[in-house]
Amino acid sequence: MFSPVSPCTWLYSSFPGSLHTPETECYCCSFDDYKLTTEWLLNQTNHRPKVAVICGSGLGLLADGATNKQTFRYQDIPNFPVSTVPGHEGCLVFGKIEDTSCVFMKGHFHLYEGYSLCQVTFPVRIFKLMGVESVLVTNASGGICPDFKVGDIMIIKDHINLPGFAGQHPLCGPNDERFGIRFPCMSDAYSKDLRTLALDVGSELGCSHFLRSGVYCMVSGPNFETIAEARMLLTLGCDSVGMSMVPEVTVAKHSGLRVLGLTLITNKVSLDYSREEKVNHDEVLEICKMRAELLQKLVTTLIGRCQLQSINRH
Ligand SMILES: O=P(O)(O)O[C@H]1O[C@H](CO)[C@@H](O)[C@H]1O
Ligand code: HPA
Repeated sequence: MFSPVSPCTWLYSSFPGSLHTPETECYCCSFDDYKLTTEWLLNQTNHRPKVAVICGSGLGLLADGATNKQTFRYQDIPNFPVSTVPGHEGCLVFGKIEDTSCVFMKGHFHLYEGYSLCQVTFPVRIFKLMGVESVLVTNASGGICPDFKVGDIMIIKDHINLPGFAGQHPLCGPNDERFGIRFPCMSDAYSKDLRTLALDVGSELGCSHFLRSGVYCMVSGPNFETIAEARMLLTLGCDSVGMSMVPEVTVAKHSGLRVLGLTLITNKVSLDYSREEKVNHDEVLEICKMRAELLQKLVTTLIGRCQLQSINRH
């Protein structure tokens, strides 16, 4: 129960009280699993975070702007999944941005790693139980909107949960009312106040020319899109595409957390058979490295400003 877990061993291990059976391959964490991890963390740190920042591929640097840091490797945290993707360091960092206590996930989890959506979203419910009020989710994605350029930062106004259409949804299974209701509304998943604040802060920092707003689509990955798929996504109204974030946002919104989503456009998705360029993960990480410092400034200023404007408090 307390040992480090890999995707497969965790997926097929039976926790006491869990609903998983190898026969059904339906895995859910029990409330006790979440409680155990939360209590373990609360006993290890004096930080009581109000804001959680989930750092996507190559964006772990976002935690560097915090002070009084305390770091835990995922493998040392009971029940926590571990990161298996390059660019995802795999540690939880508690710290302060100005007067706001924060927790940063340096690396998050994906369906394509073999994790269940319950595992992918496990940290979000831990944050909720720790007292977090706002979640800032960051990641890397490919630009579908023809106007987007590599290096643009898109403030997410909405998403399309493509795996969810096929039943890969983090809220499938028995609903635990202690977290949220059975049929949550998702029409306002991304806080309007936080989106406006992000635009204001971005403009103050001189980023307006590469700050965008749009719809993010999640695919399961791990392959990048075919051209026919990319064309379909454009027709569906998607501005960017990636392999993460939507499960965490869905679970965060389900439990009443405020959400801001920022996605860095690391490549232009091919919509044309004559295009020679081929996307790869190294290129994605390279662009993240190039923009990390600026994103860090944006995130730290935003968090400081949230506190001033009391946007964290309900
Ligand atoms: O969404 P994040 O984890 O930031 O990373 C994106 O980049 C990776 C592909 O290069 C995939 O993991 C995709 O989802
Ligand atoms: O083009 C992409 N497609 C899917 N996920 C991604 N993550 C970064 N770029 C991409």
